Amino acid sequence: MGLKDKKVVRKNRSFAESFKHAFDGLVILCKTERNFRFHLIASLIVVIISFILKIDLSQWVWILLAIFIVLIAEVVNTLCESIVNLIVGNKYDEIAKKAKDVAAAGVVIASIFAAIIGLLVYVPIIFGL
Ligand SMILES: Nc1ncnc2c1ncn2[C@@H]1O[C@H](COP(=O)(O)OP(=O)(O)OP(=O)(O)O)[C@@H](O)[C@H]1O
Repeated sequence: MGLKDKKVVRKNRSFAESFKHAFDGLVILCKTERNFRFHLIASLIVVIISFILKIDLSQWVWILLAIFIVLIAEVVNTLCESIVNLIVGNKYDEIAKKAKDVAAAGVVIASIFAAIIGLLVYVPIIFGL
C-alpha cells in the first residue's frame, strides 16, 4: 500500500471544509440512493406545478416544509442503514432489522404528511373550492 492510499481521520479545519464534506454527502445521496433521487425529482415536479398554479406565500411555506421533511427523513433513513451495515454487516440481526424498518417508517410518515399537505393545497385550487 503506497503512502497516498493511507487515509486518516481528522476534524474539519474550516467552515469551508465542513461544507465541502456536507456537499460530498449530498452527492453520495444522489448517486447511491434511488429513493432519495425519486423524492428529489418528485419535489422538482411539485415546485413546477406550484409555480403553474400560482400558489400563495403561506401555501409555499407548507409545500416546502413537506418537501424538506421527506428529504430529511430519507437522509435519516440512509444514515441509519449505513450505521447498521457498519456494525452488523451482512449478518442477520433482529435489532438491525428493527432499526432499518423504523427508519423506513419515518420516511412513510413524512410522505403521508406531504401527501396530506398536497391535497389541502392543490385540491381547492384545482376544483375551485
Ligand atoms: N442485518 C440485517 N438483519 C436483519 N434484517 C435486515 C438486515 N439488513 C436489512 N434487513 C431487512 O431488509 C430490509 C431492506 O434492507 P436494506 O439494507 O436493503 O434497505 P434498503 O432496501 O436500502 O432500504 P430503503 O428501500 O429504505 O433504502 C430492511 O428494511 C430490513 O427489514
